[in-house]
Amino acid sequence: MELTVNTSKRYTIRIERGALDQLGAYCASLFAPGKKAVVITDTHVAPLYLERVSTSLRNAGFDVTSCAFPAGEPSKRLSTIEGIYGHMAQAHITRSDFAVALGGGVTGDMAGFAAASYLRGIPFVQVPTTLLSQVDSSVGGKTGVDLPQGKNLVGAFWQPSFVLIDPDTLNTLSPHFFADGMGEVIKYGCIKSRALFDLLIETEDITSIMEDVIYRCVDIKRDVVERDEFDTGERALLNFGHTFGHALEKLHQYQGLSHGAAVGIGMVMMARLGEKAGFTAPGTADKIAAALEKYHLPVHSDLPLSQIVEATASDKKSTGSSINLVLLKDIGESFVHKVARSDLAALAEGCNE
Ligand SMILES: NC(=O)c1ccc[n+]([C@@H]2O[C@H](COP(=O)([O-])OP(=O)(O)OC[C@H]3O[C@@H](n4cnc5c(N)ncnc54)[C@H](O)[C@@H]3O)[C@@H](O)[C@H]2O)c1
Ligand SMILES: O=C(O)C(=O)C[C@@H](O)[C@H](O)[C@H](O)COP(=O)(O)O
Ligand SMILES: [Zn+2]
Repeated sequence: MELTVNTSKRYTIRIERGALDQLGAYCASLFAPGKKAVVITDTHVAPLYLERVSTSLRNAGFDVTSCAFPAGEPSKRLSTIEGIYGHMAQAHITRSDFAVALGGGVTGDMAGFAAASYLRGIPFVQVPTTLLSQVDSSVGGKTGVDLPQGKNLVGAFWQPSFVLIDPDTLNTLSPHFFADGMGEVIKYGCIKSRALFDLLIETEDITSIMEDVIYRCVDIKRDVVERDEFDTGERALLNFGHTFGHALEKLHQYQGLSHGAAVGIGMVMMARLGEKAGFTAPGTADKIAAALEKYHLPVHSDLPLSQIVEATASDKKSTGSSINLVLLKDIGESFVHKVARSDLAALAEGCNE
């Protein structure tokens, strides 16, 4: 399966089982033989897939180097980026060479940011290996790192030159991170597709329709990002659940509560807020919670609501004294609603019970 993304950079997303071994061949249609490919990965993914990817690139005539950082969200910080820059400099990477992000969303966001900023920009290719990165983070060009003060506070829009999704890589993913990716899959159903949401509820074994699920999510993201690449309007819809979700990740210091799980709790909270304010069809929050529970995700945080609301201060959907909330009318129908930041605590009252 293939999709084309028409943004400032036009690129292909290829979804193909076993395609990891074809990476070199695909890259050969984008970059000249003899160019350097720097593969950026993490310490969990390197032993699983780095050899295959490097061999494929070498067989296609590229000069391959690689670097692996310690796996996990706490690595998604500027000091890790500095290490990647150091590796690129030692390898004498130039603007006509390219980076390959091999791994999950943490790898993709950081390799993308390193590519966006090294030499003020080199091309990069996304090879996502988690469910979350295959359905969401590898597409759309948001790259960056966390700060202790908030999620993804430093970054750049930098579109990949190509995205290669090999669903077979999910066979080695832990059940925890498979569930985590389902948090974003459920998000896509909530914001744009009741049909996808119903499919997730009705399907007994989701792994049997994974390629279809990946395609549907990526197609929704492609559609939104093509209309609003730089996040000035409609793209905010992709952030459903993230206002409280990112706040929770920050409060957990990016450890112990992973992104998809945090977004899931954030979606239930925002749906309850919407129901209480009369925007969202009654029962929507319970439907989302049931979907999350089906996929072994949490639906509630024990942290005090006041702390969660306070931690939304670094949300990028804030402007001046207002914040744009992403709300649902119903499953599959989302919209943005601006409120005064000072009203958020009262609006959110009771939404995490
Ligand atoms: N840029 C975007 O649009 C966007 C969208 C959604 C999420 N994100 C970001 O993505 C990050 C989360 O991504 P993630 O959930 O992929 O986390 P991750 O990259 O940390 O991967 C999760 C874990 O799975 C391991 N792993 C990866 N692939 C594997 C495989 N095939 N087999 C076995 N283990 C494997 C990793 O080493 C890691 O331990 C967050 O930082 C989030 O903010 C970005
Ligand atoms: O691509 C987008 O736009 C999204 O909002 C997708 C989100 O799932 C993703 O977590 C993104 O990184 C959040 O972006 P941010 O701008 O809120 O940091
Ligand atoms: Zn997300």
